Amino acid sequence: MNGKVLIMTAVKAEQEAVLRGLNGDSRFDVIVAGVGQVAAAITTTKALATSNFHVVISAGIGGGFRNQAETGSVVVSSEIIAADLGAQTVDGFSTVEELGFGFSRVSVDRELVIKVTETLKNSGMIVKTGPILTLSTVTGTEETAQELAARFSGATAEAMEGFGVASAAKEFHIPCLEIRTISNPVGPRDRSAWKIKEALEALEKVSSILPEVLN
Ligand SMILES: O=C(O)c1cccc(C(=O)CC[C@H]2O[C@@H](n3cnc4c(=O)[nH]cnc43)[C@H](O)[C@@H]2O)c1
Repeated sequence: MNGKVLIMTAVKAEQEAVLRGLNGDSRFDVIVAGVGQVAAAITTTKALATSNFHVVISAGIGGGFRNQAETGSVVVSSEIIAADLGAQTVDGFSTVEELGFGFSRVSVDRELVIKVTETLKNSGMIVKTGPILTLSTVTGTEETAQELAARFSGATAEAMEGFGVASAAKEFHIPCLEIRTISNPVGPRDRSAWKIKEALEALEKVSSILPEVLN
């Protein structure tokens, strides 16, 4: 395939985990996007404007929805959704699509999802596929977790950068994927429940496997 693989992470610790897993594979560029979808969109756009990539991945740690993705598992996006891009109304949340103001969902190539998911599963990792929500605020209550799960059927994980990365990739007509290693359950804020070190180790393992399927 023409072009390299671009992997965008939010923070340096995630970039370092991905680089350890890639072990110097020059077919991949790994860039720190910054936390949040605006920083991610800007940084991804700058990278895509300067080099030739055939796929873009938003990768990092994320929160897993109850009964969808346990802490320690890996989530591969079937769709990347800006979950708080819309309006609060007396009848509930209206998406920007419903408001007629644009898009809040980026689709992911189904074959790509299957290839990545199966390769990771074959390596022994616990892998789920489903919509990954992008939020500007980390969910911190059970009420919000339940509201998001009800609003977005099958919501599997949440993070803060995916839609920004995916929107930039969409602008350049490049396939995009989000991969999250689950560091915590989505719900009541409990810092002690965050397994960041373990999630970074899983991110390193995921990254060591990607060259098999994304070269
Ligand atoms: O609330 C805290 O005490 C806290 C502790 C550690 C990290 C945070 C973050 O805000 C990390 C945000 C960062 O990590 C991704 N991430 C990981 N889990 C989640 C989540 O459940 N919901 C949203 N984002 C999550 C995110 O993509 C950011 O890059 C807070």
